[in-house]
Amino acid sequence: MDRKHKPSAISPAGTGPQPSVHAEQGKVVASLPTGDSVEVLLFGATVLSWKSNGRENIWVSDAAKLDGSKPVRGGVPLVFPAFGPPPKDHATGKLPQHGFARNSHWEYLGSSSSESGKLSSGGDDSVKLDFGLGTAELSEEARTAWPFDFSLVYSVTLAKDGLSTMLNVQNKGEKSFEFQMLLHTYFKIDDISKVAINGLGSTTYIDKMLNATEHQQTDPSIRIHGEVDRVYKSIKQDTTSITQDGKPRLDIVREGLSDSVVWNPWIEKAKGMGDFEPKEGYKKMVCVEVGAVDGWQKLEGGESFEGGMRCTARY
Ligand SMILES: O=P(O)(O)OC[C@H]1O[C@H](O)[C@H](O)[C@@H](O)[C@@H]1O
Repeated sequence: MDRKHKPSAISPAGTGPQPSVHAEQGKVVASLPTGDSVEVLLFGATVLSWKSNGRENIWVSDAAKLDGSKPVRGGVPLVFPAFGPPPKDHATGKLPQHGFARNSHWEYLGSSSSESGKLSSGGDDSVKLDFGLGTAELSEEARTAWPFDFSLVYSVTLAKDGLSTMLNVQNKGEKSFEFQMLLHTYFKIDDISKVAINGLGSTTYIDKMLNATEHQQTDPSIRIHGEVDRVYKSIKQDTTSITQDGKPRLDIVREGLSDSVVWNPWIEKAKGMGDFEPKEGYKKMVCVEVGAVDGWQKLEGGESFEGGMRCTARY
């Protein structure tokens, strides 16, 4: 792959404390002088941890497999090029549920930093980690099942004001292809009974718990009292926020994406997942997943697409 940055261009000499980045045992870990940090597993380019103000914002199951034997249960698995079980009559039809990105070994392309410490403008105590996946890195099985020439660059930026994760998809071939993408983020929360999700009011959603029927979100605030699996479509507001005990906890801003999935497996589904531990863990997580999953995004040869999220932890 020819996308590598110059190695570790993150510490201009003669300046104050700088972000640190190190790669170890299949992971890349970056920290800011403030102590905020992010950890990314090369398998799936899965964000495993994002800490800000001494607090973990991401939930990972105690039984999650981190050895590449299956997608990580928790963190931020990347869904591409199909969301859910792919339709059999589509070009993604032979791929596993949620596609191959979360099941593939990504390449670490390097790190970089810029001037202001803010996600919106980059910063000298912000750090961006880039990861790449292309046709050449795919397993033989995935390449046969989805025979397109593509390149993904996933950029994870840790800044004073939060974490941004952006996926760039490029069609490097001549044939067009269609895809869906989603950042399947498991946010860590204190207690699901005290959580509300705001910013999805007046939006149409598909309720996968009710035979994939279409509904309208009338209440501006969503509370979770049981298994939830909903796909909110064409959302007008850019920001979805999670509150806890009525206080802001996390803001999630969609960038170039207009759909979001809200998922909590609750008691029975958690029991049925071998890699979901502790079983009571459903009380400590909620998935709010930004993406493009309503229909398909089409890229002609040479075209590219970018989408992701900007998250801010609030206290
Ligand atoms: O078990 P997984 O393949 O990781 O999928 C976990 C969940 O992902 C999404 O949130 C889907 O909407 C759910 O239907 C699915 O159960």
